[in-house]
Amino acid sequence: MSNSVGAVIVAAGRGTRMGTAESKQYLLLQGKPIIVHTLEVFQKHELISEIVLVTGEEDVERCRQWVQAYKLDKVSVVIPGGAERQHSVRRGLGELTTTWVMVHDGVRPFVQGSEIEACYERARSAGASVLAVPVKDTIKQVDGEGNVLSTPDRRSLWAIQTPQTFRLSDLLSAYDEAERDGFLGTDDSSLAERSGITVSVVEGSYRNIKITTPEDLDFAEFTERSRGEERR
Ligand SMILES: Nc1ccn([C@@H]2O[C@H](COP(=O)(O)OP(=O)(O)OP(=O)(O)O)[C@@H](O)[C@H]2O)c(=O)n1
Ligand SMILES: C[C@](O)(CO)[C@H](O)COP(=O)(O)O
Repeated sequence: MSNSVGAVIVAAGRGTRMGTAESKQYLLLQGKPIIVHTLEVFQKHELISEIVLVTGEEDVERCRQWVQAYKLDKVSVVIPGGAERQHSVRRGLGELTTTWVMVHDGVRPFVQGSEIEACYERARSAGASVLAVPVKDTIKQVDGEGNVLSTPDRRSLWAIQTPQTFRLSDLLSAYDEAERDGFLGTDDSSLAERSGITVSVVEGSYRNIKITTPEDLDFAEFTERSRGEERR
């Protein structure tokens, strides 16, 4: 099992920016919960041998039922997450036994199988990888008063997505180090970077959005409907 690949899918967030009563990962997209769409991509991928699903404590039971109902038999365990994404990922990592881990947001249902493969191949050759897209807008650093501080060169700016792929042992060490130092990052790569791991960027697609705010749902509905039509 020296090159086995597992996935930690995190879905324990509250979706405050979405503002819906139901957490965004459980909203229906073409009749199916968003989290199920995401899990199905990893379930179908031949590289992935095991999936750990991290959800809100109160959602563990219904997620287990969906795992059964949608025949997601690579999901080995459904566990409750923590207060921040980083805590949820850490709990998920503790359940995996594979050599490699891909950490993925439960609210990124449009990741492609080919992207999963490219991320894994890059991690094997470079040590670790993140899926990303070049930023399209001009980005400015702005101070607390709303005044522009600087305009970084866009050619070096990428919007980082998931999956983020690492050797499990490397990522566990990076997580331990972050905990020791009280560091809280918004993605897994930032923890790996600070512990000296080289992370390589794999160019992905602008379609692999993180469903975060209400207008993202319009895009998601449109994209899923088009994919359904393509399949027919
Ligand atoms: N404590 C947390 C926070 C986030 N996540 C997961 O991390 C992913 C990316 O987070 P984000 O889009 O920020 O989700 P939320 O935290 O739910 O959103 P918000 O910040 O608007 O509350 C999501 O799949 C989310 O469920 C998690 O597992 N545990
Ligand atoms: C991991 C991530 O999706 C990469 O873009 C992102 O950093 C998650 O951040 P959020 O603050 O949880 O939205």
